[in-house]
Amino acid sequence: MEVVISSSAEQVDRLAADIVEHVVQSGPAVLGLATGSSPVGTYRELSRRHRENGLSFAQCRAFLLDEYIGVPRAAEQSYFAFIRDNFVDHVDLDGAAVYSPDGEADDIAREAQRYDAAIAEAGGADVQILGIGTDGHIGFNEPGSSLRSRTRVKTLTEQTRADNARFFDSPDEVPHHVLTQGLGTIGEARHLVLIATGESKADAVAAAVEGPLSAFCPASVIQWHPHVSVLLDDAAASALALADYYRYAYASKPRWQRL
Ligand SMILES: N[C@@H]1[C@@H](O)[C@H](O)[C@@H](COP(=O)(O)O)O[C@@H]1O
Repeated sequence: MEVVISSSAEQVDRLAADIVEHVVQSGPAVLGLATGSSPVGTYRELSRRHRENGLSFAQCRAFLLDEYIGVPRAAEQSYFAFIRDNFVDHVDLDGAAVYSPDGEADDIAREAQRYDAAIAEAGGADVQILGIGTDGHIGFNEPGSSLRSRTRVKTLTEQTRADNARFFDSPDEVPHHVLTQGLGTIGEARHLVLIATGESKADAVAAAVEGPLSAFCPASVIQWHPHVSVLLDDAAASALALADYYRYAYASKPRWQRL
């Protein structure tokens, strides 16, 4: 695992965009996309590179991490709409090649299995962007999630519902249930890129990076993965015991090893 601490959120966005650009330029790529505010700057930077430098996503396919159950795709609160509005509409990624779990499927359990299988059939994600919840969730894998779980229904904690209430007209409208890729599913992506900025994420980041590997902090599952980049600003890194070491290790990293 590589922990990179930047002095600004914009630098975090550029580093994440560098990783995605590298993957996209290496051939037809399968991108794992996260929603939430953490990766929005990365999507903005990738859109800029598309516009100004011709970075093309035309050969890519993309899979979302999760979706609310019962929120229609047409609604602006759906993650389907979020990724369209914040990324897909700004680049040349084919909308038909962007997949998300259908939170309105008649048979939700079957939809979960279908979605998991579709990711595997596509060969798995080459790079998976991740945010982190204040309770340590990734995707919507709340505390207690099996470290080998597959795509399935989860019940949101009250903390997560409160954190996400800003996207809804009233806190009561935040769904209680979601479909999310499991921790096992996410772990099959070839490169995990976890993005966190701001002090509100500091404790969750410290638990994920330096705490025990535990279902209590689902994001700690990244410790089990062979290729992880954790991209933080100073505030999100402020509770890390080894912050000085991570800074030194990155600053002294040979140029040829940069990605
Ligand atoms: N399901 C999403 C996660 O994928 C995201 O990482 C998290 C943090 O969101 P934010 O980046 O807005 O803090 O929120 C939601 O719960």
